[in-house]
Amino acid sequence: MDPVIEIRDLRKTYGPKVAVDGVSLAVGRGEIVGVLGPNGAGKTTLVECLAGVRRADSGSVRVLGVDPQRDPAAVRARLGMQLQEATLPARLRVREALELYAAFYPRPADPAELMRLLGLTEKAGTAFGDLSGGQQQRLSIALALVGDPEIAVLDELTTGLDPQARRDTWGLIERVRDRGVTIVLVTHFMDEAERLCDRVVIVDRGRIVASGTPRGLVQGDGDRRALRMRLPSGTPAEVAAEVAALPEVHALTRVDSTGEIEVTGDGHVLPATILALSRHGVVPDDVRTLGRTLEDVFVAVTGADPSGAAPSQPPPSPHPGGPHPPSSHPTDHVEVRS
Ligand SMILES: Nc1ncnc2c1ncn2[C@@H]1O[C@H](COP(=O)(O)OP(=O)(O)OP(=O)(O)O)[C@@H](O)[C@H]1O
Repeated sequence: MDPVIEIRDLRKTYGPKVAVDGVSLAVGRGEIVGVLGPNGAGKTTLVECLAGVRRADSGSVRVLGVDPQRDPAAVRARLGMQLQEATLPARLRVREALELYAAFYPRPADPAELMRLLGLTEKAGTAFGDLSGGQQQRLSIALALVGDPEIAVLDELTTGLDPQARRDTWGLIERVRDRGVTIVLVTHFMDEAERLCDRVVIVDRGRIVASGTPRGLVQGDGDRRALRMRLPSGTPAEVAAEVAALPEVHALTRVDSTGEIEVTGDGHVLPATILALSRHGVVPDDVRTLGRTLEDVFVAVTGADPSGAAPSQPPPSPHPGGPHPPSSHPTDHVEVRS
């Protein structure tokens, strides 16, 4: 990997509150890396430190080889940031905002092109205060990209957007990535992470508790399977006990709501279970394997409900950032720390 962002053992406290507690993370050129986590996990603080808008207590950050604490201006010229809660003057019009921000950069993107990409052309003359929440959101993304950054940090990218606008925004982000921009995406939405991210890190209480590709995280160690099935009524308890004792089986539980049994185990748990049952002439019904989702992983490692973690509507807002490009590729490597 050719890292464009390297964070080592970063720590940030607010008084007694430890917001970021020893995070290390490397992001390769052209990757889309998702930062997931419950409310208050430290995601925003982490990306603010990497963008140079917040000073860490200890640890090191390098963005394109530059220390954002020492030289925030150099980083901001090459990194575009969409912040969660910034806002613009209510009377500033869309085109004016883009042109104003573009003026900060040596090689800005074309504001007209950005308005087109983000569906804001018809709103060019509309004041910020008269835009809908979704339009303000899209403007905040446009402002993050106006410096033609090499890295874009997007915090709550699609919060407040309707389903169609979310999908349009995802398409836009993919096009931005295709131009070589490295993207760090803070999100509460598992579907967004699965759709867009090459790699995700799940942050909880200031620490990275899991990281990997969405697919790798969902597959876990690749050797764990879960099945559900219905045993015929009257199946002797000893049969279930025999299944539970198989070396391929880790656990057998009864699902009270459905009357089924759930069997977890290694990669051979399905044939081993069926074979053991058949030795007793027991033929199970409705046998199915259970797939894990990213949401399951999130709940397992944080104990939080991702939907509950999603913030309520009010739209985020903009801030400038700087520009740029390229690409590397994630591995399927997964780490889950407890
Ligand atoms: N300026 C601040 N002063 C004091 N405490 C703060 C400040 N900013 C954040 N915190 C606290 O630090 C912790 C981490 O906050 P942060 O905003 O980084 O988390 P987050 O994961 O981005 O949360 P959310 O998903 O709700 O935006 C939280 O407990 C928060 O209350």
